[in-house]
Amino acid sequence: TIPLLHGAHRIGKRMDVDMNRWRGYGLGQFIHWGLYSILGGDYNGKHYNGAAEWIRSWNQLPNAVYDSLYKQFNPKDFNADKWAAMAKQMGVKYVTITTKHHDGFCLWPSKYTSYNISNTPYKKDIIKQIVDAYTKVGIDVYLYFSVMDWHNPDWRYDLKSASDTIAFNKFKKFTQSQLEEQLRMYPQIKGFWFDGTWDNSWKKSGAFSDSLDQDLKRIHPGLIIGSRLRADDYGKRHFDSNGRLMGDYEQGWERTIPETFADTHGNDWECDMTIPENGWGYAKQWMGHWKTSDELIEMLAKCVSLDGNFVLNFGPKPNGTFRQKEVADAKAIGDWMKINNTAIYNCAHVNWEKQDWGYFTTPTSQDDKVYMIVFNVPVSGALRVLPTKNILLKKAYLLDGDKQLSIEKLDGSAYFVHLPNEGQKQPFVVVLETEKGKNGKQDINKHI
Ligand SMILES: COc1ccc([C@H]2[C@H](O)[C@H](O)[C@H](C)N2C)cc1
Repeated sequence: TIPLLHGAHRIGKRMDVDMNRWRGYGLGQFIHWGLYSILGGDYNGKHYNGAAEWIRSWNQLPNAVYDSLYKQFNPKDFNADKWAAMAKQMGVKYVTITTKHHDGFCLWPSKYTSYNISNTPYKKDIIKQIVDAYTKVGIDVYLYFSVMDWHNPDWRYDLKSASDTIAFNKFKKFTQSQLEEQLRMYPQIKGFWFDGTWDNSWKKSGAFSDSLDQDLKRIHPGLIIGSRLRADDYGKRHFDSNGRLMGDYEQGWERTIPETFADTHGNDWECDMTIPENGWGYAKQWMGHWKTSDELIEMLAKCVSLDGNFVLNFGPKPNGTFRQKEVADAKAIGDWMKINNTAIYNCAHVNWEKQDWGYFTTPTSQDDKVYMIVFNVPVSGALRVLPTKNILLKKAYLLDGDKQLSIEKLDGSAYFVHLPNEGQKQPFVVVLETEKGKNGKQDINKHI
């Protein structure tokens, strides 16, 4: 291995109580809200085809016009308790909220820049209201923070001169000051979600990113920070020059989900997903396909079956309300979770052969139970199950209503679980009770 001062400092998963809680979340909510929400992807009667929260980078929109939007930010209908109630009904266990996106506008009253919420007509601290409201209903809060800050004159994409280095040193101090300020102002938060760390300036700042990570965790023990904060001694990100994950979980599964367990490298990871095909901030017109709630529930099940968390993004309107489709999806997912969350919360990957009908999960607390989350009922009504060796199926029943299902043992160690032909219309869960085979080794490996 290559000797590194600023590579991964831990091999394998974090196993403390905070990370174990993170591992069991299953479902989360992302919220992208800011000045970009005012424009909603349109300007001067033209539609910006990129992600709506990137509209400042559009050459049709002068920076000065974007940077004066704060003068009209006044979300009259914003109610953090209503947001938290919607999230609670949806069944999310954690929320990640944008405190500062790439545009540099701060949704909290930072004392390190005047480009913040206190200088808008709205004035009040949005982050505090969200942290308090979600914490009150038992949803853990994480803060999204973009290192790249288009508004700060000391930001640099690369360090090509002494003056670049002087400016960027000031910028690094500003960044650390803002993050420590957030920890002081919002001590209830459980972690940071970093973004905007792909440029050379940051790749050349591996030592700083390492000390920043350590400083923040010293101030706030247990803090959870994903793999997008750090760069190593050679500018490598997410995985250091020895291929080891830097951070408490693998960030980067954005609008995509690993296909197999091997793709997860056995790490903790999170998928962040948009309901439209792309775009995180509010867009007046969503382009392309809008995922249905069944598609979203299947993505959730797939993530949990591969030891990841599924985080669904919402882009509130400038007035602080959500679009109808987002409210409807939150409700549909919540209704499904009310019946089936046993197969999602605190569940993990099962190393049985993947089947076409759906996904296996297993409760990290129980060795003799496996859940089948079924999306594709075969015309035969027979669901194939191939446990790993030495594991026998004892019982099978529907999670919702306990109806017993007949199990047919095939030769070898495969089974058929026979469904009643009730033509289920919603994804549903079958509970399997297992027992050890003759030589008693239980090898559902729990990736906890
Ligand atoms: C360069 O391509 C990018 C860079 C950053 C993003 C940002 C989005 O604005 C959103 O905040 C997402 C979580 N993040 C990766 C998206 C695409």
